[in-house]
Amino acid sequence: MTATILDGKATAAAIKEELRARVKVLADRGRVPGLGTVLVGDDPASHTYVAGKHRDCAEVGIASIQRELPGDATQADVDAVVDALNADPACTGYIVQLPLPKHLDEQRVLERMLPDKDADGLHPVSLGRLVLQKPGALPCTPRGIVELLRRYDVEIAGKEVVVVGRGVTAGRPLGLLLTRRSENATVTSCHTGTVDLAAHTRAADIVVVAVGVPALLTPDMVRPGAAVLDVGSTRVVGADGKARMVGDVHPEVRDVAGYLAPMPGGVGPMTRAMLLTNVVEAAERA
Ligand SMILES: Nc1nc(=O)c2c([nH]1)NC[C@@H]1CN(c3ccc(C(=O)N[C@@H](CCC(=O)O)C(=O)O)cc3)C=[N+]21
Repeated sequence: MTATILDGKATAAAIKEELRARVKVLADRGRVPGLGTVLVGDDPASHTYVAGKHRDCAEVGIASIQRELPGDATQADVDAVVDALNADPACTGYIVQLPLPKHLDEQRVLERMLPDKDADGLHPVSLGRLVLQKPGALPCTPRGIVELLRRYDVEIAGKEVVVVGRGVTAGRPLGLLLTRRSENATVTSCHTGTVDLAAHTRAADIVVVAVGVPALLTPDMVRPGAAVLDVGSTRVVGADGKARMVGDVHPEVRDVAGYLAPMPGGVGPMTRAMLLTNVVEAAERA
């Protein structure tokens, strides 16, 4: 058996098509949504991601507001950019690209953002709203995972989902999303303190791996027919000396799983599509 690929790239393209129509309605009323990005330093991966987000914006008609600061920017420099975006009526929502350079206090920066301008769903108030089940921006990666499963009719309600990884951008909020009444999954959170990871993943209908350890999930750890979603991406340098990004799921899992969201081409493009969705929804609420 070979897994049905959960094609995040194609699904994100379809979502962007839908968003383009909604953006047009907003624009016709003189309310073009604007997405801001704050990028500090010159990490090449972060620059690539942010460039991708602005390309996405251009495709659906969202205005881009790009703010870049040098790697030695002070906390006050970053605060000033955050304050300006908070006050800018053209900016519907924005993100501060993470991670920030180590000398900056990431949490302090996030807390300075206006919660209603949080496009990422990573502001503490947004995360609190998620726990409380109040309307607000949802974290993009978890939302993208749920949306990808939905669009492929992979049943979530009543299923056993194992989430490997408890990070703030993916693993931890994914558990919160999947245990809402509207999703109704049974979720197990696995992490470095888990004694027998394989015992958990083998029992799962759906396995999401968001750890950042290449090939952590091997074929023997997957129940035949299960849905597997690869969220990890780690930069590795191959024997040819070339760098590439690899996921947390071993390539041979494809022969065991029923569904596979690969890396690249799975959850990553969905994360970006959900960022755009959060901005369009914020503009529609405004
Ligand atoms: N405030 C903040 N919000 C984020 O959402 C955020 C962040 N900081 N910091 C870094 C991580 C990483 N991240 C990715 C999103 C999409 C792909 C993606 O689309 N990847 C492609 C491959 C790369 C490509 O083709 O561009 C794929 O999986 O197919 C990757 C990584 C968002 N992040």
